[in-house]
Amino acid sequence: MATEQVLPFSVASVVEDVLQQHNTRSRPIDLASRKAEEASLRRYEAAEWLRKTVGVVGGKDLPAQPSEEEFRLALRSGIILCTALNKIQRGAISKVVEGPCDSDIIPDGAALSAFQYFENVRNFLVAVEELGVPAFEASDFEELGKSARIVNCVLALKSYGEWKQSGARGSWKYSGNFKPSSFTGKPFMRKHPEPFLNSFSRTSSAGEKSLDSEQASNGDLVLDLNEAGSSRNLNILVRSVLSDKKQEEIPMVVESMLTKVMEEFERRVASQNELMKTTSKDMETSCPPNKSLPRTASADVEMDGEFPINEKKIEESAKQIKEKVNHDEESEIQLLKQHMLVEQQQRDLQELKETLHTAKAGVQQLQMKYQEDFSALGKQLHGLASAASGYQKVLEENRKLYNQVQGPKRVYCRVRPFLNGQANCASTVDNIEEGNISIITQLKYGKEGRKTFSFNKVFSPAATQAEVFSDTQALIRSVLDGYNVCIFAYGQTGSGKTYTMTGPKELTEEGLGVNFRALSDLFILADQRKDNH
Ligand SMILES: Nc1ncnc2c1ncn2[C@@H]1O[C@H](COP(=O)(O)OP(=O)(O)OP(=O)(O)O)[C@@H](O)[C@H]1O
Repeated sequence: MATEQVLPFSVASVVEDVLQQHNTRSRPIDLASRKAEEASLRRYEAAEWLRKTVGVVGGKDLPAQPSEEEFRLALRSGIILCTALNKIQRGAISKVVEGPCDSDIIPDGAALSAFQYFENVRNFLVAVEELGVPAFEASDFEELGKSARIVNCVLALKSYGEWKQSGARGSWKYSGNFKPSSFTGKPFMRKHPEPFLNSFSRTSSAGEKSLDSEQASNGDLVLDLNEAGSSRNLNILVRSVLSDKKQEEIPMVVESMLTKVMEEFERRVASQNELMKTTSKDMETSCPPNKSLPRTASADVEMDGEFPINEKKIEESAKQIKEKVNHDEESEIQLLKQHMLVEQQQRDLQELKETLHTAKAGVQQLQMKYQEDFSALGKQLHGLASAASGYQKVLEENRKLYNQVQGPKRVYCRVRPFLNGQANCASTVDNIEEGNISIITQLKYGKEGRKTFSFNKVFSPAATQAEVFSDTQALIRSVLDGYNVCIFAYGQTGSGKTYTMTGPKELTEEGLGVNFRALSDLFILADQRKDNH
């Protein structure tokens, strides 16, 4: 991990500082002016080649010796670049959006024409990449863009064109300042303009930061593109210092320079370590461990070269990251548990709903069953009420019979008619009147006397068996209600007791006596009451 913690480090800047501090016998060097002069010369060269390639009309917007801004403005439409590329590589760009006059026609022409320019630039960058020519970024056309990369691309294109004109012998190689491998910008795709637009929409400073961060993340120790041609500048610097030296002085001067460079390197590395320590402490207190790593915190420090970051710091950072990851995992587990708990509760709730639904259905069934039972019970009660009504009638009748039974003993008197052969006999019965009977008696001294006897009822000799039974029938029915009833006949021999209770010797229906009639009536009565009990 320590080997990955490598940050860009500008060798040229160190050497420059050393040379400026060296103060040898050489004359003072104006590096900035040398850089600007060289950049201007390269830009003029690129402009001249473009004007020559696209012609006077095509290159009318591009001065022969343009300033950096004039150079960018002239090329940003992509028309000159695409035209030049098509000149040296026919059909490299199939369609070139010509003329900014479109913006005069279309109301929203500014944005649309800009988009058309992007198409040109995008197609150009794709084409040059396919040729193996070092490209640049669309944002280099902006005010703070790196026009040196555009110049480098044009000069590379020029070199490519010259190579083709000379017969394309061997393989073409460009030995310009910018190495294709060092270009870390994203390659353009012909069919998808979105990355291109995103790239263009970035500001120059943002683009630089992105570039630097990509370099840092790739872990490559590359020359910083912010100092375009730094190796070239370094070469110029060294040559300038050594130009006025004698051959025998050069080794000594070089040795001295190297010593100074090493010292400067060591000093910068030491200060860098200090800065990283401070930054790490700040990160621990202010930044979440998983969102800002030590390498990104120090990424704004310009470095050129490789050195391992303090392993202790790295271990601490790794520990923090691990703790954060563990914390995140625990949070995720907690979240997962909560999610599972919620799902379980939802399932329980659903089960409760189903149970409630089942219970409701059961209650409804019970209600229906109860209604049916109540209905059946009502019918039974109605039957009972009817039965009770019948029972009341019977009870009323029984009450009546009971009242009758509760009265005094009944005594009846039946007078037997004369039997055959007794027609001439005189009757002693003088008169029968309801419950009274008068008897003629023989008094002393030959005088007739009369005696009257009272009974519950007196049956005359004409009374039938049915008439005698009718007065005893109610008493006999009390037997079925649990009352004891006794009927017996009393009288002298031959007075008709057997006849009354049983009947004559030759029984007929009319001659049936009380016993037969009573039993028959009781059986009939029992059959009638059978339905009510
Ligand atoms: N009401 C009547 N109508 C017609 N015949 C009757 C009547 N009562 C009795 N007799 C007749 O009188 C006769 C005597 O009657 P019954 O035998 O019933 O008398 P009894 O009181 O039973 O005599 P005993 O005490 O000797 O047995 C019988 O021949 C009977 O048929």
